Amino acid sequence: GSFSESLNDKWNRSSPFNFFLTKAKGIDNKYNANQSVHIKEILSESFGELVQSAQFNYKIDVDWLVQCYPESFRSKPLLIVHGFKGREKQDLESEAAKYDHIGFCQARLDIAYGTHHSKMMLLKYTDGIRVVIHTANLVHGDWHQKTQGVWISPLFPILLGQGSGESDTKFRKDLIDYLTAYNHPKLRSWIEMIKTHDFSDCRVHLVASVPGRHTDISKDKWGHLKLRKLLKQVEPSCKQWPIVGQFSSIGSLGAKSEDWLCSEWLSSLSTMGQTLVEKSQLRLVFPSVDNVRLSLEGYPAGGSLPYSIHTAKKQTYLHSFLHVWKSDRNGRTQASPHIKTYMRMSPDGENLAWFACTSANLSKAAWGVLEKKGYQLMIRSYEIGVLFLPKSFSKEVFKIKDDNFLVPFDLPPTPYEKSDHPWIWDIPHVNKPDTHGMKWCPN
Ligand SMILES: O=C(O)c1cnc2c(S(=O)(=O)O)cccc2c1O
Repeated sequence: GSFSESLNDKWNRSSPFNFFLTKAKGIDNKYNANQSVHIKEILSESFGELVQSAQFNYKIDVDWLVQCYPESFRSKPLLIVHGFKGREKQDLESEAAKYDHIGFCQARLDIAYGTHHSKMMLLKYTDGIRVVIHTANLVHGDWHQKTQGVWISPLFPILLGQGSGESDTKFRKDLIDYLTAYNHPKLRSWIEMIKTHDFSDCRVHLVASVPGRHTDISKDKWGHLKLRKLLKQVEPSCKQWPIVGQFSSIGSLGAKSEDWLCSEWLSSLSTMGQTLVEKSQLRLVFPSVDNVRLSLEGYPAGGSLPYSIHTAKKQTYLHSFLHVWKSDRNGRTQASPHIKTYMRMSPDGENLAWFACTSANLSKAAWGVLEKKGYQLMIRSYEIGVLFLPKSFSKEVFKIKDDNFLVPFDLPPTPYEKSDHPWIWDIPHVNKPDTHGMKWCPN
């Protein structure tokens, strides 16, 4: 029908970047057209005859997920990869007991406070494999009125003949290394399958994190050191360009900005050979209280922005870096962000030196922190994202307008007003009512 063709047409029109935002209910529908997708579209029959799939995520509503697949695909083997233990693991497995096509893979989390944040779909069709890397939990609310990022790969065909099956970005090898790091028998068949497919059309790089204390040659395979390695390929002409980080949660970053944020982490993101970049060139986008209050969801949007008062009060220096969530260009200023993106933009916001969309928030747990005088990179969580480098698209920079490059929010970002405060989810917000006339009183 027209619905299904529009999906394939939509994907073709989104080439070569194939980056989308999730549809949002309640915004002008002209903004839910071309570069917007919904999970039911991604899983629809128009994208191919599904044989089996794997869903990597954090929050998973099994019943809701099953009904996102078309009826005809609801018996195809589905592997759910998560990080839950104990009671939460039991609850998840009992939710799925009535479905005999669903299996589970519990990711090891051996370092405290780590989570399985990664959000990825591996879709095996009769004629190939598709990879989807995104930022949305597998629950209704994450696909309803928020701004989320979704990268949808080309259909990677079965490898025929003598081609390597690898692309210049080494995406297939990096994906195999990522899946291998789980060291789980249930992922072995997916790894073998990926090895038999031709990923040579893949134009993005993989930037992922796996828990561990990574040293030697593994040190720059993950987290911000992987990003640092990849960004050495960036045009040096962009060295004065600001770095923009945008995320939906913030970890404990240290008492001073020089402890991690503006030293180790910023050095990675500003890499192009030399390191140093002025603090003024770091712009962080995180929703203000009013962004949440005036969002489509109202204060409940803040339930997905878990920045705690305990952490916030230790790092008030962060406030000077903060910018509001504003996405008039995509009609999504009121669609609260759960997407996470990092980029280097020209001062006028018209061009990008690189762009990344990932599950990783602004935290040491996600990006890693150097220990033992830089001998090891300690990462607590699983994260996964994609990096767009201009050279992979035969460009020097991304010209946002001319290249029709989808940027999730307005550039340059707008600094907080003096009266703006970062959203904090575990304190009351009662001065002004939200879009639904409600207040926020966490217990
Ligand atoms: O998308 C995720 O992976 C993710 C992870 N954690 C969350 C938490 S919490 O577990 O940190 O309390 C609270 C609210 C939303 C969350 C979320 O959206």
